[in-house]
Amino acid sequence: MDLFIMRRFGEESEKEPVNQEDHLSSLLEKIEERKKKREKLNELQKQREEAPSEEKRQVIKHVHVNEKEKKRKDKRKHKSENNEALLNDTSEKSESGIESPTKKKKKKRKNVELGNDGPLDELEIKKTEDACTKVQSKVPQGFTIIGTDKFSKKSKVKRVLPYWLAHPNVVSGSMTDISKTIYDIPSLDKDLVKRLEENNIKYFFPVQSKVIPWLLEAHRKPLQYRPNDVCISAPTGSGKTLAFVLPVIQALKSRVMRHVRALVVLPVRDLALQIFDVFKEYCKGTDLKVILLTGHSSFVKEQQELVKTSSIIGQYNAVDIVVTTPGRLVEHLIDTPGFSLKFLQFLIIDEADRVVDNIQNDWLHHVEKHVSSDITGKRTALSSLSLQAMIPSPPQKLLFSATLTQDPEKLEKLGLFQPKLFTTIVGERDADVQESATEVRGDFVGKYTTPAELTEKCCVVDPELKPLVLYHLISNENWKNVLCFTNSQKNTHRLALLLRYLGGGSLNVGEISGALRRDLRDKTIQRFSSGKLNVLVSSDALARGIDIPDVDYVVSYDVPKFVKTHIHRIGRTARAGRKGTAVTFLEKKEVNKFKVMLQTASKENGVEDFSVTHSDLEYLENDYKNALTALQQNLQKEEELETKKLRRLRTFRPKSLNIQNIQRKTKIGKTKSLKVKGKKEN
Ligand SMILES: Nc1ncnc2c1ncn2[C@@H]1O[C@H](COP(=O)(O)OP(=O)(O)OP(=O)(O)O)[C@@H](O)[C@H]1O
Repeated sequence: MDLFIMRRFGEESEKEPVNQEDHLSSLLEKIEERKKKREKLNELQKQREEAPSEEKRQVIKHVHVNEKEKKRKDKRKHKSENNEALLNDTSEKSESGIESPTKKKKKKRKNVELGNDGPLDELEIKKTEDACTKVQSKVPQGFTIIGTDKFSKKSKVKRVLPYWLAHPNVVSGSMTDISKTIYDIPSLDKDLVKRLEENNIKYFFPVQSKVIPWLLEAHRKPLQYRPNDVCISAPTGSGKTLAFVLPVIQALKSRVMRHVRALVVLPVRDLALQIFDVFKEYCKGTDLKVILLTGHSSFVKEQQELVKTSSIIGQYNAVDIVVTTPGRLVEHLIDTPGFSLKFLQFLIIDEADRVVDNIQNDWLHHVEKHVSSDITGKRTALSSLSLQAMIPSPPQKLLFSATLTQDPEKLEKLGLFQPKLFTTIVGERDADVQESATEVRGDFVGKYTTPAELTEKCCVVDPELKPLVLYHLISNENWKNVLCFTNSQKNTHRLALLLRYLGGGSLNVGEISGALRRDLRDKTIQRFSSGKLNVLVSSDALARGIDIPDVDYVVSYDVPKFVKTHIHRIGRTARAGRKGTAVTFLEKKEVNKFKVMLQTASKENGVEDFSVTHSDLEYLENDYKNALTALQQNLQKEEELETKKLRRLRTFRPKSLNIQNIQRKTKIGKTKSLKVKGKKEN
C-alpha cells in the first residue's frame, strides 16, 4: 500500500511530497532484510530436524507453544494499544509513537503483497533458539518418553507349547491321498491282511498308513522297553478305529498267558459297542478274547465272563481286550474280585477330549491303582533288577479324537510318557505334508479339520418356518438319508412327529434320543442304516463317533452350542472318503454367534449360504396348519398318559406293607416272622 500515496483531508500541508525512487529503494532494502531473516529461520529449522525424534517433537511443541503464546500476547497488547489510541488520539500517530490499527492493517497487507506472511524479528528468532536449547537440555538422554510413541497394533502373543505339541507328525487329511495298499505294510500280520480283504478294504487311509507301522514298530521291542504315548487327531470318518485295532491285535496275538492287556475306554455305550464289534471282527482266527463292559448285560454276567476260577491257579482273567465306559469300568475295578490290570499293555482312550473333559468317577485314578507300576512312570526306573524281574513297563496310552484337546494342562492330567502327536492338515498331499509341517508348527492348535469331501452350508430361516424348510428340502429337493440334529430330547420328539404329520405318512421318520430304550434305539439305527427311514431325527446322543454308512445329509436343525459338537455332528456324513453335505439352520440373531464360533476353530471359510423363500413354501400352508393341530393333540395325549403313570406310581404300595395284610397276619400271631415281599419297581 506504500506504493500508493494516501491523501487525506488536511494532510497535504503537513507532509512533504514523496520521492518515488527513494521510496522504491527503501522498499527493496526491506525485502533484502526479510530475506536474511528467512534464511536464519531456515537454519534454525534444520537444526531442529537434526535433533533426536522425541527431542525434536518436544522442541517443535515448545516452539509452537511459544509462538502461540507470543501471538496471544501481541494480540492482547495491540488491543489495549488500540483502545488507548482510540481514547487518546484520533490522529494516525499517537504521541507515544504507537501506530494506529488502520496503519497496522495497511502494513500487514503490504507484507502479503511482498510475500511475507509473518515477519519474525531478530529478538523473536533468538527467543525461539533459546527455547529449543532449553527443551533439548531438559529431555533426558536414553529414556523413552511415554505418550510420544506412535501407536502400532501389537502382535498376537503365541502360546508356548511343549515341544511334542508344537512339532507334530503331520498326516494328510485328504482321503483321496491313498497311496498305500493293505499289502504295503510288510510288518502287518498276514491273517490281519486277510481280514482286511474280507472286509473289502484295499487301501489304508492316510492316518492308518502313518500310525499302524509306527505302533507295530514300537511293540516289536522287548516288553521292558517303554514305548512313547501317542495322541492322534484326525478328521471324523478318517479310519482312526482300525489305526489302533490292528496294531493291538497283532501285538497281543502271540501272548502266552491270558490277561487283560488292552483296555479301550469310550465315553458312551453305543460307541463302545461299535468298537467292540470291530475288535471281534478282526480277532477272528486268533484266540484273543474281547469283552464289552457297558451294562449291555447284567453286572453279574459281566463278572462271570471277566474273571474265572480254576482249582489250580484260583481266579484268573479270562479276557485279553476290555472295551468299556468309564463308569462301568470303575464299578468292576471296585466290585469284581480278581479283575486285574497288572499286565496292561495298551490303554486306549477314544474320543479322548470328551473322556478327559469329564473324567467320570476319577476312573484314571482307579486304573492307575490297578496297574502294576505307576502309570505315570515316575516310580519305575529301568534297572537290571526290573529287567531280571521281567516287570512289564506301564501301558502305552493311545489317545484318539477328531477334536483332540491340545490344552497342555488337560493333557498333563493323563501323565503322558514322552508323547508323540499325529495330526492332520486338510487338503495336504502326503508328499507336501512334511514340508508344510515346518510351517504349521504350533499353528494347528485349536483348529479342527473336517473331511475334504464335506460340503458345508448354512441357511437363514425364521424359527417358525424351520420344519417347513426341512420338509421342503427332503420332499421337493429329494434329499435322502438325512440325519437331523436338535438340541434336546423334547425338540427331537416334536420335530419327528411334525415331519410325520406334514408328510401325511409319506415320509418315514425315525427318532433317537436318550429318552428311548436301548433296544428301540438300536432298532431305529438299524432301520436307518438299511435305508428304511428317510430321516432320522436325533439329539446329540448320536453326534459323536457313531458310524452310520451312507448318510448323505446332516442337518443341524438347532444350532450347536459348542464348536466341537458341530464338528462331530457334521462328521456323521462324508465318512471314509464318501461325499456328504452338512446344513446348519440359523435364525437371523444366531448368524454372528455361529460365525464367531467357526472362527475360533478356523473353520469360517467355505461355508456356503443358501435360502428358501416364503413363496417356495406357500404350497405347504394348509398341511402345516393341520400338522400343528395334530401335533398339539398328540402331545396332550402323551402328557395325560404320563401324569396317569406318575399317579399310579405314587399310589403304589408293596403288598406286604398293605395295612390290611399286616392286620390279618398279626391276628394269627405271625407278626414276628412277617416277611417284606416288595414288588420290584421298574
Ligand atoms: N482303509 C479303509 N478303507 C475303506 N473303509 C475304511 C477304511 N478304514 C476305515 N474304513 C471305514 O470308514 C468308516 C469310518 O471309520 P472310523 O469309524 O474308524 O472313523 P473315525 O475316524 O473313528 O471317525 P470318528 O472320529 O467319527 O469316530 C468305517 O465305516 C470304516 O469301516
